Amino acid sequence: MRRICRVATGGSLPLIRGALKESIRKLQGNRRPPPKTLRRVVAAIIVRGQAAEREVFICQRKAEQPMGLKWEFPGGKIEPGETPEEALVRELTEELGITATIGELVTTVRHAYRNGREIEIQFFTLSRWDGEMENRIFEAMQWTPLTSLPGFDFLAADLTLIQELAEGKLLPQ
Ligand SMILES: Nc1nc2c([nH]c(=O)n2[C@@H]2O[C@H](COP(=O)(O)OP(=O)(O)OP(=O)(O)O)[C@@H](O)[C@H]2O)c(=O)[nH]1
Repeated sequence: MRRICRVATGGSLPLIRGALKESIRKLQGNRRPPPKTLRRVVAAIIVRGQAAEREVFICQRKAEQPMGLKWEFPGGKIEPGETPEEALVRELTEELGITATIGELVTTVRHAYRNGREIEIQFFTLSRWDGEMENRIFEAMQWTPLTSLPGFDFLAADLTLIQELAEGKLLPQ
């Protein structure tokens, strides 16, 4: 009897405790979502007109896309090896059929969507574009006054930006 007690306390208990801790650590590790890489995105704030007449170009995602029918600024993911500017030129040709000259970086936004995906979006103005805008992928697209932006159902990552644009911030007057 004495021998069993000595074995249980002095010998096996620390081993059992260690094994238990290891199992708990593994379980906790399994519950943590796997790390996902940051997706880098570029989008264009295309503006026309002056002062109170100023309008911005916005696009609505197709119903069947993730986050369907939400509004966004044209753009997309930066492919490996591209600069943000190169990616935006490519995306604007693919989506709208225009040849863009990229202007200033307006702002960079980081956002974690509920599915655990984190994105970083760089928003640029255009200093010019050539060609007529044609709808190649969207449900709808239109020019709208900056002050009307909060009336559209925008992607969550864009909400602070559209509020600031509507208040006349961020873009040079
Ligand atoms: N172009 C654009 N993308 C935006 C804006 N705001 C925002 O959260 N995004 C997100 O940034 C990503 C843009 O990449 P994309 O246009 O190539 O992506 P996608 O719709 O094909 O998504 P997918 O590749 O997950 O199917 C999307 O996940 C989109 O939801 C925005 O204003 N413009």
